[in-house]
Amino acid sequence: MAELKGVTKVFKGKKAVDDLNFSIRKGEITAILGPNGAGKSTTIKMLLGLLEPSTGSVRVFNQKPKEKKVLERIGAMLQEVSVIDALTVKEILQLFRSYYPKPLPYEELVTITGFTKEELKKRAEKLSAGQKRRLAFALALAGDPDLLFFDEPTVGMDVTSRSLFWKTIDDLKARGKTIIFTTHYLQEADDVAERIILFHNGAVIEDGTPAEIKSRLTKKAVTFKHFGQKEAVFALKKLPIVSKVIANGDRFIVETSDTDALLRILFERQLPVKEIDIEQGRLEDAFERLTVKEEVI
Ligand SMILES: Nc1ncnc2c1ncn2[C@@H]1O[C@H](COP(=O)(O)OP(=O)(O)OP(=O)(O)O)[C@@H](O)[C@H]1O
Repeated sequence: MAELKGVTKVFKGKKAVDDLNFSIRKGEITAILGPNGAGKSTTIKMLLGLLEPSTGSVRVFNQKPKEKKVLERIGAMLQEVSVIDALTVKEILQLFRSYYPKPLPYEELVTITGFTKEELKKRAEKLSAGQKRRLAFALALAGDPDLLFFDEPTVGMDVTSRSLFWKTIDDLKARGKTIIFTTHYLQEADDVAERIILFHNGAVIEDGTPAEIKSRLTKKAVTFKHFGQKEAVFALKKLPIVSKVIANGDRFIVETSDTDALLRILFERQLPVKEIDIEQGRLEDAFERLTVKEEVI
């Protein structure tokens, strides 16, 4: 569906993304994750033909992303939505449908996005932030696209709208659509994505299923606050079951192959610890490990 080969994008002499190589397979739900400034939006903009790569090639449906034939088969929901404020939701939906050769039937579009009769009559300028997100979602679907991009789609949505949104994404997948999204809510990526591409400093550092990434990047760990000399905590590193001791602010993270045995040792040694947590490997932890400044001994 889409392919990047050796793609680099330079802004003012600085590389925003560097040598990207990956492809997106049909029918897959892919999450693109990474901390702020990692290069996610730049990558999506290149896939949408909004930015040209400095070097390398970006192909969508085996063509240049800017081709009309490609754009007609793509739907995108980006962070900023600009629509004509004076038009009603209904008018905007119909206008957008008219841009495409085979748009989604109007009734279907309304059903999928859940607009009520009252909402359809509202002018765009009068919509709440959540309703605007829903309108952006509807516009992404207007052309009945094969490939959909969602840039942080659930920002500003309440819990109900969020779960409704993901339910709809599931339905779209069942219809054979290919979906790429970015999010800062890692739990969403873990729950929804079949594949995660993890960006850091403009490069892809992990690519796999959520389960693969968690098992590669996370270790079992016991974390706690400690009120004594920190040397006593770092001494745990000498145990064969401990692989790493990390100080992260006022908490310590002790990575271990055996959390039960480590807990027994903590109590035997009577270390002054509080607020103990046992981590069994979450995507959140995998992500944090990459972005948190670590003091490792
Ligand atoms: N138009 C631009 N001009 C100059 N630098 C840019 C431009 N767009 C992005 N950058 C830089 O490129 C890098 C990657 O930015 P990008 O927006 O792709 O990151 P991101 O992963 O989408 O971040 P976020 O999670 O904050 O949206 C950053 O260092 C950013 O400052």
